Amino acid sequence: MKFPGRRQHKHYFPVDNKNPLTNQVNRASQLVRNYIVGIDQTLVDIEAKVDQAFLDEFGLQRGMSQVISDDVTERLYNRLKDEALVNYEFAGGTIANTIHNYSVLADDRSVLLGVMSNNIKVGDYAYRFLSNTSSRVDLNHLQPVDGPIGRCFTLIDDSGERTFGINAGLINHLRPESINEELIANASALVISSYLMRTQPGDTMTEAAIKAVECANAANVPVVLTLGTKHLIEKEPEFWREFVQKHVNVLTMNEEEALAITGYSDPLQAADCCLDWVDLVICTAGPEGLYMAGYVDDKFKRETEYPLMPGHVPDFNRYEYSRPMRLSDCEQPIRIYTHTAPYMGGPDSIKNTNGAGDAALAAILHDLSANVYHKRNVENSSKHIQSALTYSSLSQMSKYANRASYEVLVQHSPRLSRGLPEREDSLEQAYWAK
Ligand SMILES: Nc1ncnc2c1ncn2[C@@H]1O[C@H](COP(=O)(O)OP(=O)(O)OP(=O)(O)O)[C@@H](O)[C@H]1O
Ligand SMILES: O=c1[nH]cnc2c1ncn2[C@@H]1O[C@H](CO)[C@@H](O)[C@H]1O
Repeated sequence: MKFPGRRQHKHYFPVDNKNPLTNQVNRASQLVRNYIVGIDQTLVDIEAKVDQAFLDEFGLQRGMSQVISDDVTERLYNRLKDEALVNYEFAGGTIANTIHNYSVLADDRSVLLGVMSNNIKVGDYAYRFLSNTSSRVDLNHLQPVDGPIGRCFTLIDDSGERTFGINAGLINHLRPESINEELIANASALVISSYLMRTQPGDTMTEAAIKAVECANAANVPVVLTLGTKHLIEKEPEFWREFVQKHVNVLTMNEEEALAITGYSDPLQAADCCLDWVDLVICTAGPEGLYMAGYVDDKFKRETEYPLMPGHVPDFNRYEYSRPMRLSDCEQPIRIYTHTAPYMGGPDSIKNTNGAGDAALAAILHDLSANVYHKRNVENSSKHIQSALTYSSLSQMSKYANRASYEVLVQHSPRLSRGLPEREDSLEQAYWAK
């Protein structure tokens, strides 16, 4: 687990000056390792720039992630190839991207559950998926299938809006028997998306995902759900509200998905509403940055040093320096919120917004997992007198998340190829701990 300990306390990464973990890290042999588990539909993204006429021709609804038939796929793919419209073909999947990014940021293990073709040829989609995934992502638990993985046509128009066309292959054939209960019960978190519930009759993915979720719930392992796309939620908002309330601890979404599940367009109000159901909420809002909301026990609350901010909850960021807790661990729960504008105001030129939200979640997962790691290895640290969900405060984490999103915005792919710099060139020398 990577702890860039040179960063000063006010920076976005976990640092505890009183109990520096680095002293312990040197005794490598005694360290207890931890990992997170993600379940996804194994997809390769095929990205191309297209216009509205192109979407109309193939009956695709702009902005949606939709499943397409083999016939449409064939025609679509041939058109893209004939006109040389494909920018890149790269491993995708919202959760696979997230746990890949987690492993890159944390420099540590994650486990991906899903399917993988039994028969792989150099250069085919399965090969591409595997070779574009960090070696820190443990792929040993993938379930073999007799056929292809999926393709996700990622069609981007002039306004930057993305339309996904999914050719499913066998992505939804993950069986409940392939979910190893012990693996889930010992994880630091289980990460899933709402896409796992979009299946056809005969598919077993939903059943497998539910089994994993129930197993995580029983073992008190935090379940992290990302809402994926607003259209899925809009179809059955009541189902999703119930599901979230019953099974989920950490909910991640963008402002459109937040509107779909809560009915509120204000991201802060929506995040506040979701706290009725879950312990921790992350709501990204594109150029507006990111909102987070959570709970802390009154005796552990910490006041911010930043100016207080107005909003749906007046002075909402007052306790943003607090480390969030599960509601059930609070004797006197209070709600805490934070907002962070995009890192450096956002990049001068955005190369790609695809996966910016996934990267934000990867950073939060890193912090959550770092907390488990620290707790297991430095159990009697004063840090763990408070039974917190994460290593850092809400405020620090949201800065870290925005920093990770920025990195995706300035590159062409949703997957990070390297960790964040140890020192930011853009920040003045005084910012760094000596
Ligand atoms: N136009 C932008 N300008 C500046 N920052 C941006 C912009 N778009 C996104 N970001 C940054 O990226 C983060 C996540 O963005 P966004 O809300 O677009 O995620 P998302 O829609 O969930 O993405 P995805 O589903 O592709 O992962 C924001 O919190 C912000 O920090
Ligand atoms: O149905 C789906 N299941 C899983 N992942 C999906 C689906 N549709 C789109 N993405 C994935 O979302 C990522 C960006 O956040 C893309 O990389 C794409 O592969």
